[in-house]
Amino acid sequence: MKTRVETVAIIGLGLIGGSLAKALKDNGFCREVIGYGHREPSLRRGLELGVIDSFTLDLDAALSAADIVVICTPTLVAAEILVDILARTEALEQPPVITDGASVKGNLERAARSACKEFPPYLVLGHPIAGSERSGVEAARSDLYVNHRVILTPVAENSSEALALVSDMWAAAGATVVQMTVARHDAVLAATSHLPHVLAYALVDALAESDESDEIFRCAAGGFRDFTRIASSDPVMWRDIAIANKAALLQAIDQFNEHLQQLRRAVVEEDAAGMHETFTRAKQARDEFAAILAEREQAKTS
Ligand SMILES: NC(=O)c1ccc[n+]([C@@H]2O[C@H](COP(=O)([O-])OP(=O)(O)OC[C@H]3O[C@@H](n4cnc5c(N)ncnc54)[C@H](O)[C@@H]3O)[C@@H](O)[C@H]2O)c1
Ligand SMILES: O=C(O)C(=O)C[C@]1(C(=O)O)C=C[C@@H](O)C=C1
Repeated sequence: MKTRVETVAIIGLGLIGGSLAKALKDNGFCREVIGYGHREPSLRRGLELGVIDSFTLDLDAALSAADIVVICTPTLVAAEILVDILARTEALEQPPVITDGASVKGNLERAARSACKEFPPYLVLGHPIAGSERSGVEAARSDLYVNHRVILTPVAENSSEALALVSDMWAAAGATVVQMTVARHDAVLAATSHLPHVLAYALVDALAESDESDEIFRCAAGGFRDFTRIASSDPVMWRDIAIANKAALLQAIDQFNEHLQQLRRAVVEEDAAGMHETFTRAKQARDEFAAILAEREQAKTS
């Protein structure tokens, strides 16, 4: 691939930032990837692992060196850092393009709008729909984004050049880039990602608190494992997401609760036909999703 920019700065070198850094270095999108963070050991580890080319603890140094700055910290920290970065770049004649990988977009858009007189044209918010229950730079993988979607949530004020550059960056990491409004993104992700994590945490926590928890976990097998893998995810990350996407998450929880109550009634009434209908509908939808996953895996290996 033809090198598109000189330098990309990753703010927060964990699973998401480290995986992007690795992918961009591997495919030659940029000449250099710089890591910035608040803790030297994980940046040093990133350097040892070859995830980044250099690191700095000085935010201004990272901003002045970078053509693209990608904020990859937990969601609430991302809003604080974004405001700080905008204060340092707003007056620059040629600010770097700024983007992010955080799981919620509404809080970042609001933070940018209240920090600046006008929404900065060079800020393009985004979210890779790929990840895992693991975190930290050690978990970074250069193929994490291959054949996964990245949702960009451009606003009217965005410059087309900044949007194109951020799209190219994610495409270079192997992702399929799509666009959505901020509100649509936050509603869709509340349903498909934030609600399942809340349910997995709630189920594991409820069972762990029970008097028979030892026996329950000893008797659990594949079904429990598959349903609850994501309850091993980082609690800080998910606390931040639940706060940042509060309104959409509450709506998703309430809608789910209605469905659960319907199913509860069907169990109470031994409504065999109703249950069969629900389970058949869900199985069909899950089988279709499994086919999409299989296609994605095949594309990764071919
Ligand atoms: N893990 C996933 O599956 C996934 C998927 C898509 C998006 N995301 C989003 O991406 C972001 C990063 O997630 P992750 O899984 O890479 O987390 P992570 O814990 O692996 O990495 C976060 C990094 O941010 C750094 N950090 C924390 N506070 C900081 C601060 N004040 N200043 C500078 N650096 C700081 C940490 O040291 C760490 O290196 C989150 O916003 C998350 O919601 C995660
Ligand atoms: O695969 C996982 O373990 C994930 O949790 C990834 C996952 C999700 O699918 O919910 C988690 C958070 C994101 O913002 C995007 C992707």
